[in-house]
Amino acid sequence: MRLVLYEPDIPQNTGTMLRLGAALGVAVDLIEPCGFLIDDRRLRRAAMDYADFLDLTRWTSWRRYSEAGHAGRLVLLTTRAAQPYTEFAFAADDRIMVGRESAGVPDAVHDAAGARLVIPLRPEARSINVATAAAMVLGEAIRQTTLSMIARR
Ligand SMILES: C[S@@+](CC[C@H](N)C(=O)[O-])C[C@H]1O[C@@H](n2cnc3c(N)ncnc32)[C@H](O)[C@@H]1O
Repeated sequence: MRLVLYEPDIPQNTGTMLRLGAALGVAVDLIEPCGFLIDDRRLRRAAMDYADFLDLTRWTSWRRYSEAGHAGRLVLLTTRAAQPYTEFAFAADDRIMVGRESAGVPDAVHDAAGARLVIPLRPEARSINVATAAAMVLGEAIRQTTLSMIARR
């Protein structure tokens, strides 16, 4: 399982997701440019006490990321999806991507995803915080894949 951050805009959200990945043992791919200036030291500090556990890969662009070989499906979290994340069968090597706080992801990235999932919200709500979305879906993905590992034993 990996968490993929697409061009994040807000450093606090990025820090929260780096800490989440570090603490859960989920590797993080950061696709730049970010909407803020950041260096490796600051990124690691954002993961707080868990920086030593942070498995972070930085990519200079979506093109670089998409041209590199990756195992597993790219699973995009987007408000434009029809399939609820709770009805999706996750695999241990899925790459779960979240979009920019300001604009989600462009159509090319949307189309490149192997699956697109929505967190159902009440009709009046447009979206939730990106780090909250990441935590909800990673929680479900880890629950499912941990259960399937136990079932295979
Ligand atoms: C604040 S939202 C982006 C809102 C943006 N205006 C849009 O239309 O995509 C930031 C990211 O959080 C995730 N997200 C937020 N709410 C979501 C939901 N209800 N379902 C799936 N993903 C969601 C998505 O990855 C999204 O790109």
